[in-house]
Amino acid sequence: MFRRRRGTGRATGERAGPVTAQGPVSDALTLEGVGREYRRGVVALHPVDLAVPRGRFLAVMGPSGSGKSTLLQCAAGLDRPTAGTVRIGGTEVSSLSEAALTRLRRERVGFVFQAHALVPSLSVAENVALPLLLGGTAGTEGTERVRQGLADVGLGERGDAAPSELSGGQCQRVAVARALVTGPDIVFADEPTGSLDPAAARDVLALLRRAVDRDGHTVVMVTHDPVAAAWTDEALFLAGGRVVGRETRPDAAQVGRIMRSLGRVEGVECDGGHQRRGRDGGRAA
Ligand SMILES: Nc1ncnc2c1ncn2[C@@H]1O[C@H](COP(=O)(O)OP(=O)(O)OP(=O)(O)O)[C@@H](O)[C@H]1O
Repeated sequence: MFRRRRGTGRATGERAGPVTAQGPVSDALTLEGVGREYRRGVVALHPVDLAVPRGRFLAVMGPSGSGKSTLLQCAAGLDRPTAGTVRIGGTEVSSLSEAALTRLRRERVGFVFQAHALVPSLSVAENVALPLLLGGTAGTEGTERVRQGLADVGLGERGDAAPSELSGGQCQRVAVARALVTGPDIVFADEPTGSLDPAAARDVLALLRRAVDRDGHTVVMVTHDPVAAAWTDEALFLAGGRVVGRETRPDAAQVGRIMRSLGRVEGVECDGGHQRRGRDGGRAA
């Protein structure tokens, strides 16, 4: 359970995963023909194919109602798609029993939501430890994980505090530590900066970026914000429940143009070839 991966150092945009003696390591996330239809023929998501390699930071963008949350929920095993298959770290999610799915979500998936959803009656450290305790794994190694996780998000001295004693940005940093503590195959973040001021948003995005670059984590983030998308390796654009564009190494200005165009047309062409500015350039939230 306590896997700590180092960053792959791969150039973004490179498709192949790392190779072992047994062959290529599976992608962190694979969707094959994944669709979601509600009753009365409401199609929230038309069949989507998507592979997210390990060590990738992906933004999912699109206008309101375009299917972003539906895609994220199906991909994360929070909702069952009505078509297609989802694999997380090579495990086919669609065929798991509810109990096995719950265990997979707890042990192999991290979540960061717009509202941090910390348990108010637990301390900051207990909140971070929660996924470990629920998974039946605590002890010395768990304690060290929590300590390291809080130090990583700059809150090493605040483990005994109550969530109510922290700012919104600090709470969201705790939520990031909690999402990473099990060493998950993938972290899903749904508008993680949507409730934060620009400085706090920048802190959270920098933590997610570092989790990918330094520790080889994989992050899929739904966002409306072009500035947030500019922290990622690739942005996927949805409109009307379909994938209508992808942009590698997105920058905020280009993403803003694409988002504006999506307000007017159903399809969009992305150049994908422009150079992203440096890690800090154009990323100030
Ligand atoms: N439970 C449901 N029953 C019926 N239709 C639904 C349900 N949930 C979502 N939808 C519809 O599916 C479509 C996609 O919704 P979804 O929430 O995935 O969009 P979104 O891009 O995340 O929107 P937003 O940015 O506003 O959160 C919308 O038309 C929505 O009305």
